[in-house]
Amino acid sequence: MSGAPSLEELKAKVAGSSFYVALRALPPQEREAMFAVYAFCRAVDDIADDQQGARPERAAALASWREDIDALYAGGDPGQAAFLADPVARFGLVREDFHAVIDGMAMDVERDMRWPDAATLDLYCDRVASAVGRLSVRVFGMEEETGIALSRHLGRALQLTNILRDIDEDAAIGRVYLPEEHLVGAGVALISPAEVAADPRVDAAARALAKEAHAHYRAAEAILAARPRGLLIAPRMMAAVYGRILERLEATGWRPPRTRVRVNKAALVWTFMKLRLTS
Ligand SMILES: CC(C)=CCC/C(C)=C/CC/C(C)=C/COP(=O)(O)OP(=O)(O)O
Repeated sequence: MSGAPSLEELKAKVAGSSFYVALRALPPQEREAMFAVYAFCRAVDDIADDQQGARPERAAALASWREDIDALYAGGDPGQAAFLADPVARFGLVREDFHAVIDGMAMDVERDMRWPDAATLDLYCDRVASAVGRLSVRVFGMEEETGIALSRHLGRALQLTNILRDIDEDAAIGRVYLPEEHLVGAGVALISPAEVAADPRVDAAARALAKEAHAHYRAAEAILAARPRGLLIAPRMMAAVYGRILERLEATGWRPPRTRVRVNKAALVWTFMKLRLTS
């Protein structure tokens, strides 16, 4: 493993994310807090995805993050989590949400995820995405219950979209996040990640998962449409950007060979300006 990245390096990665435009729209303190939350996610995600590191080493790196988070909440030396002290204090971020994100990354470290059952995939999405949402909605100043409900749906919608976008990248590193039930239902033989990705019937499995993602987008949009308290432009932007990716994926389909779907910068800026006027 190449050693822990600096906060500057992590922040540079934030700038490369499709969520950057959404986060830039926030007022300074909220923006800084979200950059810190995102930098944390990036750091643990990099450990989960590190293809060079041995599994025990990567598990130890995640454990050291868990210890630093615990030290931060216990008033001890937070080590590499020091940059989270300010957002945690200012916005009342919850320790269990950080733990959940680390637990989700640990699922990728224990073994490569291969056609998890639906319940395992749902738990994974709750940890790696909805828990990030739960941290975020506190920064956005949303009321707790509504914030948790929004995180549940928007987190899952975004993560499922991400899974549907990255089938080939994931298969190349031995992972398949499409759930067993949909793959079996589509008649895909569960032999190896490469063989699953190369099977044209993966299209039907992906479409079934896309349907679930749509249901989560709809539920998230219904919550946002009720205009709850909070800085809503960020989640609206995230839903708009990733919702668009999902639509484009559905339009091209998942039969191999697949081409990578991207959102172009102009479309991002345009969506952002429209939301600025209506949020
Ligand atoms: C309530 C609320 C705010 C919920 C949302 C929570 C949230 C931001 C979840 C992250 C999910 C996700 C697919 C991240 C990919 O990030 P990436 O940087 O790898 O994305 P990219 O590859 O598209 O740039």
